[in-house]
Amino acid sequence: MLRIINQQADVRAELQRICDRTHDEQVLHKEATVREVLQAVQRQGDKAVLHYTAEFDHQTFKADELRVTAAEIDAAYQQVSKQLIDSIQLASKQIEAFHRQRVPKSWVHFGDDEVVLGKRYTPVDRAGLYVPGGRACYPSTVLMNAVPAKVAGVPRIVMVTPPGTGKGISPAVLVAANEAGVREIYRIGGAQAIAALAYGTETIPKVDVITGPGNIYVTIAKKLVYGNVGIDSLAGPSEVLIIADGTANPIHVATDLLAQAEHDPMAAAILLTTDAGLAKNVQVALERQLMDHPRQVDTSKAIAHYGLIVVVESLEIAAQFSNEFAPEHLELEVEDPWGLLPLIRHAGAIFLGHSTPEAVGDYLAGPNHTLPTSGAARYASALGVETFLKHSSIIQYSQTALEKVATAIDTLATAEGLPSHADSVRCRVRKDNSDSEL
Ligand SMILES: NC(=O)c1ccc[n+]([C@@H]2O[C@H](COP(=O)([O-])OP(=O)(O)OC[C@H]3O[C@@H](n4cnc5c(N)ncnc54)[C@H](O)[C@@H]3O)[C@@H](O)[C@H]2O)c1
Ligand SMILES: N[C@H](CO)Cc1c[nH]c[nH+]1
Ligand SMILES: [Zn+2]
Repeated sequence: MLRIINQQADVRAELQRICDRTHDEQVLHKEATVREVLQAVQRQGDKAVLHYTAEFDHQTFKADELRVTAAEIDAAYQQVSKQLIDSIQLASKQIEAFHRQRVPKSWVHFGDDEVVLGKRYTPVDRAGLYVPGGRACYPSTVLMNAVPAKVAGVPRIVMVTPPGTGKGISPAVLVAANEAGVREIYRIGGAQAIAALAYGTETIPKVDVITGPGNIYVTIAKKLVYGNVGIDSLAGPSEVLIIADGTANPIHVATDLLAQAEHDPMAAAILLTTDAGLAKNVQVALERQLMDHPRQVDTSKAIAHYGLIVVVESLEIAAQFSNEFAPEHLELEVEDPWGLLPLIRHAGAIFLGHSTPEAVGDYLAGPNHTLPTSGAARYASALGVETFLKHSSIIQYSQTALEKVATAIDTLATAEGLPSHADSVRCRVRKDNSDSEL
């Protein structure tokens, strides 16, 4: 049952509990499992990867079977419909168009006294893309990872995805990978896949950055390997927060809540509304939809544990609660979404108006659907081209420019107790160029 509470209840504590669901005490035993997996893969390489694949994915392989073959990728095209290939191509085109607009450009500035300053962007050498595949299969996530990596110019892109239960990796995932130009694919998932990419094994190459969403095990693993490798963000179990007024359609709102809840039993689905009637109607519509789909056990679990409707006094208060939660997805199902937008400060992606279900962003609007969860939108953003780039600062000083700042550097270095720093400038500006008096 999706609970309804009102603003007088302890809304903050309830929202905090839902927000913290992936880093509260209940997940500590999962973290212990992940630590064990990481350590084993670091020490034993392929052997540990194969062991945990058998344990958690119930699939037995030899190391030389981990890589998906070119023949499998080609065969995948025979197993999907033309309509699916067309849809993958449409999504790919729109995602690429969006991401090309955001490519940061290297720049240099020529200042006075021949001072040159700038930034030079270069891609990482190797990127590891995680494509989830435990409960659903995610061809859309292949594109959301691979397209920006390609646009960034990453020379080697490696993809990992769970082996699937029995039937193998979904052909849709393989087709999407091939359409995005990724052909180095390994059938491994979970924490063992993240460990393999972070440390390298005999078969799986160590990468420089790992991107992509995943369940709690994947997300904890990414958090723990950060430092050995870069990561995009903590893009864990999905969440949606909807702010709605009386103009929203309760059936649409209920469906959008369920659309996030169906990703994972740890997914979160929250409605903040100024209309008590809408709250009740959404509750009824959602329960009805759940009854019509009784196989959605995980969805019901997510709704029961991390679903909530709050009736608030104003849209301003709704925006305040939403900012504190910092949702992955925020829908503004209100009469004037552009009027509400200025009050919103933290959200991975914002969907405006009654005709913009979050699924548009999941699949093909263009912006990335790999987004920070569990409050990480307070400081992190969507996966993008820049995730695969880093920049080096460029600095060149002329002799004249150096002489003008020598005293200031000398003073700062002396204040820091770092005499060689001061000397490194002094020896360059000394008229006779000697170092005898340093
Ligand atoms: N935030 C985002 O941008 C975003 C985008 C898409 C999907 N998602 C999320 O991605 C996740 C996909 O999850 P999924 O489970 O379907 O696929 P997944 O690939 O993330 O996880 C499956 C893997 O988890 C491991 N695993 C399962 N049970 C385990 C256990 N008991 N102990 C250790 N390891 C275990 C297995 O190795 C398996 O391969 C969902 O949480 C969904 O909400 C998030
Ligand atoms: N809603 C997910 C992000 O939390 C992305 C997705 C992929 N496919 C369907 N949905
Ligand atoms: Zn989704």
